[in-house]
Formats: sequence, structure tokens, C-alpha cells
Amino acid sequence: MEHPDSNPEDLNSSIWVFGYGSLCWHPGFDYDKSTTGYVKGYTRKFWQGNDQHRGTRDNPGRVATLVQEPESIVWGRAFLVSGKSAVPYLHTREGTLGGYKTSFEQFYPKDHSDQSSSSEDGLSETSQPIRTMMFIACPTNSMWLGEAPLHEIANQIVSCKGPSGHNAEYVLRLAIFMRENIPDAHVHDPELFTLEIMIRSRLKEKKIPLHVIMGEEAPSDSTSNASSSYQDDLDVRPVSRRSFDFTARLPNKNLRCVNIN
Ligand SMILES: N[C@@H](CCC(=O)N[C@@H](CS)C(=O)NCC(=O)O)C(=O)O
Repeated sequence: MEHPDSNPEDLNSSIWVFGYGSLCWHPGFDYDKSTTGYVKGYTRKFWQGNDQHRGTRDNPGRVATLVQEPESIVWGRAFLVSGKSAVPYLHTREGTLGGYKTSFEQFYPKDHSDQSSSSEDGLSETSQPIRTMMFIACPTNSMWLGEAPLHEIANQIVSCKGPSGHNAEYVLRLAIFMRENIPDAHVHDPELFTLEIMIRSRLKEKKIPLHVIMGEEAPSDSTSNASSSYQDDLDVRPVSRRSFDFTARLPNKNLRCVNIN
């Protein structure tokens, strides 16, 4: 892990940013291209508290961070950003408001190879690893919640919501993104998908309709049938694996606390 002091980002040049939480399905900034892939030596945990997007000061939600784990990898999505507004936006969203710190790691595109690649942005048929900036929550930040049994984390997530929506939406959309875009996603991150099952089960027990959690309109058939059974199948239309149509299908909502201008 490199630290930014040795490599201040030059706002006039392009930079790759790695996302592994809401950035996968809700980047919130313009980018030139993006691709899926992974970083090595980390595991994804829902150990960072959040009262700006998915919780409140009195009832903070849990969002993703990375914890170092030598033999693990974390799949996510990298973005090539060149605009001057993306990096300041991310520092505000992730750093100032989210308690995350900047670090730099090697990102391995899903089609990477150790062969040399001449492309200027590092992406080509046989892409080499790419140096990316990412945002990681450290245990010393004021919102850190840390480790807890997964069932307790599931209970907390199901009971939290904030200005950007329900905490359960945050986890479910990440799980859906991974399942739809990462090969064998469940193999690489069993904890994410176990948490997804726990959350879905608790929502079903509480009879909380998924469209409410996901901030979507009620499915058309549920309005016609008053006694409709619990809607536990997300209206997830087939997504193209080519260009992340996934994000195009999300309800168009800006992060209320941070507006990119
Ligand atoms: N840094 C991680 C996590 C980012 C993240 O989830 N940040 C939260 C808290 S600051 C956020 O922006 N949430 C927006 C939302 O929940 O819609 C990533 O690369 O995706």
C-alpha cells in the first residue's frame, strides 16, 4: 500500500480509481472508462460506520471497507477519471464525509496478463496491473465500528437508513453488482453473499417489500393484487455484461450530501 504523500494526484492528469462498495454501483462522477478486476492482499468487510448516507448519528449504518489479508483478493470496479472534478468529489464523499483515507494499490483487470502492454491507459487485451487510488477506512477514524458477528451486522443493516437510502440497499446492490459482473463472485466473497441472504431473510420476516428498500416504484402487479405475496424477487432485469448497464438501471438519485458540480 502506497500513501498519497509520496504521490500527490495531479488534477490535470488521468487517474484510475478502484471501487469496492457503493462506487461499484453508484460512482457519482464522470469517468472515461471502467472495468472489473481485483486488488490483492485485502478482504471486504462491513466494519465502517456511516451517518451521512446509510444511517444517522444516533443509528449509524455499516458500509464497506478493506482490511488487509495477505492471501485474499477483493473484486470491484476501476474507473479511469480525467476530469478535474472527480477526485475532489471523491475526497469529499469518501474522505471528509466518509472517514476513508486515500491509498494506492495495484489493480488487476479481470483480463490481465503479465505480458507487457503498450496501451497508454494500461487497458488492452492483455492488460498489465494498473496503479489505482482507493479509499479505505482505518480503525482510527471516528466512524469505525469494527468487527462483529455477521448476524449482528445483518440486524444492524436491516435497522438503518439515511439520506441516501436504506442500509440494506447498499449491501443488496453491491451483491447484485458482483453477481452480475464478477465471475464466480460468491467464491471470492462468501461473506458478502452470506450477509445478503441474512438481510433478505430478515426483510422477508419483517414483510418489508424490497422495492421500498431499493427506493423503487412498487412492481405493477403488486398494485393490482392487494393480497399480493411478499415481493422477494428484485425486479432485476437482465443486464448487459458489456458496459455496466447495471448502473443505467438504478433510480436516478444524487447523493444528497455531496453534489458534483
Ligand atoms: N470506498 C469504498 C466505499 C465507498 C462507500 O460506500 N462510501 C459510502 C460512504 S461515504 C458512500 O459514498 N455511500 C453512498 C451511498 O451509500 O449511496 C468504495 O470504493 O466503494
